[in-house]
Amino acid sequence: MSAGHILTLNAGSSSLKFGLFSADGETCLAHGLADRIGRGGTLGLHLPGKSGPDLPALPGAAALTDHHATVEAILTTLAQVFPGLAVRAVGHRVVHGGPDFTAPVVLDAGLVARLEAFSPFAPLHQPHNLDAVRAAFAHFPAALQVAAFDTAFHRSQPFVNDTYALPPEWYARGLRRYGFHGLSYQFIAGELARTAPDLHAGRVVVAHLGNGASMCAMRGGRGVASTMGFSTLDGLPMGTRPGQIDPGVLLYMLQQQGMSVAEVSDLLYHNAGLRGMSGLSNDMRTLEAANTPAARAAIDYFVGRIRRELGGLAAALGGLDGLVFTAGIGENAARLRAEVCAGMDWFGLTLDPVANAAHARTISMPGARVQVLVIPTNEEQMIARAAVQALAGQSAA
Ligand SMILES: Nc1ncnc2c1ncn2[C@@H]1O[C@H](COP(=O)(O)OP(=O)(O)O)[C@@H](O)[C@H]1O
Ligand SMILES: CC(=O)OP(=O)(O)O
Ligand SMILES: [Mg+2]
Repeated sequence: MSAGHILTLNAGSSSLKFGLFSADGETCLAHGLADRIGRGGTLGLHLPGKSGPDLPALPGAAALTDHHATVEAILTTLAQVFPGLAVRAVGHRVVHGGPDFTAPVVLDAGLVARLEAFSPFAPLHQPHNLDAVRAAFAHFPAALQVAAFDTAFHRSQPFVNDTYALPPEWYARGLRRYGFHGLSYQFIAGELARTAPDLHAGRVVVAHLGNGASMCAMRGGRGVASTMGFSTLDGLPMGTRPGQIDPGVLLYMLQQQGMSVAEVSDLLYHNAGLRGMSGLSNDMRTLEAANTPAARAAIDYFVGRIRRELGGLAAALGGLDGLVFTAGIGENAARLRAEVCAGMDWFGLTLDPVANAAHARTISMPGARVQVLVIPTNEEQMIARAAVQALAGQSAA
């Protein structure tokens, strides 16, 4: 394996996660997160095995004015910490790949322009993902730029779980249930294959509960159905998005309440979900600590929707062998996991409260029909592997 590094960039609405990996994509040398970009946010850097005084002085909020400036700040910081930094490929999480991209691709200017067409369906992510691509092209003109898509994992779902009940021309024109968080689901599927092959072969629902949230039914490690659909709005309520909503509500807002399209869009993407219901915050930690009636109502609604979707996804699979919790809330919020599984013994779900409180890998009771697991996700690892494979493909060609 030749020397050099793989950089990963995972841009969200107001955050940018990054990772620096060895040339084979398997060893993480540094990772971090810039959050609240443009709103006085901060950059955090972790060097596995190092802490405190070993860390460099990090750029302040003034350097994180937008995603482009944030990429520059991250690259400058990494160059200080790794004087021999030699980035051979940059892997990007690109949230929307449309109907055609079922695997990672090497990017060029034409492809970036093509992917821009999907920005209206993922406005919190896609424009920032592509901004990061442009910044990386400018900074590393000789490196391969590789896109790994959130939608690709779900392209295996059967037609009934991929379509809406509209005349067929709409499906042909790309109105499909794309599903998102696919890099996370792909990572979890890989972890199951490695550590629990029987479960991997069986019927599993994965609950990716982060600031964005969705659930995915998988069998044999392949996507069967997802709660997210055409855009990143559908399914579970999220930090700032409402999840499933009757389209009649939107028509009412537009036609009877005189709201503009921009106002409705702003409500749906920025001011609904946990933030909208609680009037407080999009962050589960804040809501759990506040415990106001509105914060409690937001958590109860979140839990209630997860339980309803779990039933539907289990039916889509014809039964359930495993439930996996992952992402920021799924990995850390023991009380919420307990609430999701409460009174579900009839469904084969019985949590072990001690294991759950300890965030153990298996949190179901021994012998329970449905195994319940907590598996930390790692989207960066999947992006790094995609970049390494693309590099190998280039040198073989
Ligand atoms: N200890 C914790 N307890 C409860 N919720 C947490 C905890 N840590 C993080 N979270 C939740 O996880 C979210 C971030 O999850 P993450 O998967 O990183 O989201 P995203 O990638 O969508 O930004 C936070 O907004 C917060 O709601
Ligand atoms: C698709 C999506 O909602 O992603 P995230 O959870 O990173 O916001
Ligand atoms: Mg995320």
